[in-house]
Amino acid sequence: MVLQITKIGKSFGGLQALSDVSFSINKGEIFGLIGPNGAGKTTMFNVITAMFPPTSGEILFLEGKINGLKSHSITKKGICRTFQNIRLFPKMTALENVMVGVHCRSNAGVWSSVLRTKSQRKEEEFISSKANELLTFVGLENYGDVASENLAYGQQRRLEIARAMASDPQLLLLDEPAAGMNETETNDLYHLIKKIQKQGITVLLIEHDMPLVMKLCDRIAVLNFGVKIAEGTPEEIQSNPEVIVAYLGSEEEDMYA
Ligand SMILES: Nc1ncnc2c1ncn2[C@@H]1O[C@H](COP(=O)(O)OP(=O)(O)OP(=O)(O)O)[C@@H](O)[C@H]1O
Repeated sequence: MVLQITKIGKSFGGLQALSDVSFSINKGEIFGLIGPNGAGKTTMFNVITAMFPPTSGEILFLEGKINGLKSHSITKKGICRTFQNIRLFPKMTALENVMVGVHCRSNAGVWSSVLRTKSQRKEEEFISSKANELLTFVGLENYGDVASENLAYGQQRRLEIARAMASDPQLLLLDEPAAGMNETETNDLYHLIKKIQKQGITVLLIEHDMPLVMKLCDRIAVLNFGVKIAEGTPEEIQSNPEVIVAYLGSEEEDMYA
C-alpha cells in the first residue's frame, strides 16, 4: 500500500468539502479521483500535500502517518503534485524550471553555495544533467532553452510533470493534466503517464476527460458533494447507477461531456 486515506473530512466554515472519505492506493497503480465540479477532488490533493490540514481522519504514506507534517517534509518523503492552473516560472527556461524542482531535493548547504566549493559545482552539474534527462523523458529535449511562457499549452503541462518528477516522487498527484489539451496532446499525455507508471511511480489522477480516465486508470474513486459514492475498475464505475446519476444530475457536465 502506498497511500491509505482513512475517514478524511475537511470543512471550510459551514461547507463540508470532504466527508469521511476513505480509499487506498497500491504501489504502481494509476488511481483516478473523479467527480463533478466542486466534488472535493482538489481539496483532497490539498489535504494530502498539507496545503491545509484535514478536519478529521488519517493519511498514511508507505505505512507512516503524514497528516500533521509540513508540505516540504511530504515532498521529501516522496509525494509530488502538479496544479490545476499551470504554476511554472514564465520567464525562466524550461530547463531552469525543472532545475528548481531538482534543487528542492539537493543537499547543498548554504556555505557551500556561498563559497562555490567543489562539491557545490558537482551538485550543480548533477542538477542540470538530471533536469535534462527529465526534459527528454517528457519529450521536451529540444526546448530546454525556451522560456516556459513561449511553450505550447500541452508542452507547459508536460514541463510541470517533469518538474514534479524532479524530486523523485514515489507518488505523483496530477490535477487535471489534460485540461485544455487537444486530442494529439491528450494522446501524448496518455503515453507519458503510462511511461511514468512503468518507472514504478504510483499516480493519483484528477481528470475530467473521461475517455482518458477510463483508458488510463487501474481503479477509480468517485466523489460527489464531498462523499465517496463509488470505487472500482473503470468498467465498474461506468456502469454504476449512482455515478451516472451524479454526472447526469449536474447541469454543466455529463460523464462524457
Ligand atoms: N480554500 C477554500 N476555502 C473555502 N472553500 C473551499 C476552499 N477550497 C475549496 N473550497 C470549496 O470546497 C468545495 C470543493 O472544492 P474542490 O476545488 O475540492 O472541488 P473539485 O472537485 O476539485 O472541483 P473542480 O472539478 O471544479 O476542480 C467547493 O465547494 C469549493 O468552493
